[in-house]
Amino acid sequence: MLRFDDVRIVQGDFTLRADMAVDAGARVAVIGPSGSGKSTLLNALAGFLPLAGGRIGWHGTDISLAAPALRPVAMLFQDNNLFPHLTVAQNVGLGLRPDLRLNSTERAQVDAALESVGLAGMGARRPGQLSGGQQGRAALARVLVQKKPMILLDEPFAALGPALKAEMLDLVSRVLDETGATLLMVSHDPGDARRICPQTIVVDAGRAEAPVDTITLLDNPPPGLRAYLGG
Ligand SMILES: Nc1ncnc2c1ncn2[C@@H]1O[C@H](COP(=O)(O)OP(=O)(O)OP(=O)(O)O)[C@@H](O)[C@H]1O
Repeated sequence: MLRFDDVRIVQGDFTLRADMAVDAGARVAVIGPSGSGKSTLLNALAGFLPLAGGRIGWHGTDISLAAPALRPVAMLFQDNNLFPHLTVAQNVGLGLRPDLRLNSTERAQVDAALESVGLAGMGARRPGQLSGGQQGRAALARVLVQKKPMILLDEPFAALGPALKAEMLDLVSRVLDETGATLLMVSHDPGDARRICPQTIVVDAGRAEAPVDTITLLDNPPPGLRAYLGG
């Protein structure tokens, strides 16, 4: 279980609080108005932002002070963060070893990750030689190769067209079926939450609330969320 105990994260004059838990293996959408703190929550969990108070625990271990690379999380960013001068395989390999000195086992893991996202045989290309959707897959492969128990997606597929986005969401879902990893996914599209996240965390008014049932929430949203969803 992932626990946020009395967590407080401060960015300038903005403060986000979280006091809640997420079950291991849960698939949770993170939704809320722009600027409400969704990325702040994920960045603090990934270790890119320090806590101003409280603690984050994973299976009873306090991970609040652990370096990002040592946390049980892998994060996929909206811009994919692929390095244009490296090959696709090297970009994925960075998920295993920042110095890219991969042994044969690690190279096989990279190949397996590329295969799992439908990019088998494309490892020697540079990102510029891939389509937008294929670049998204490559970035996802770099997350998968790390085999972390929690996957954090921060509006990962916002730039893709509807069909490609649905395909990527279903790919994430299939990967989670295989790995059992826990998912936290920021999205502005409630349809994304309905598609692959049975639970949703609402971030609003300075708080990240405990996960609730996605369908129940979206079918009858509280007033603050209703305004944001435009319903
Ligand atoms: N580096 C920073 N310094 C000061 N304030 C910041 C910084 N980064 C973010 N903030 C503020 O923190 C708040 C939360 O930002 P955050 O990016 O987490 O929101 P979000 O819900 O992810 O928004 P969006 O949906 O627009 O991406 C915002 O009010 C923002 O202005």
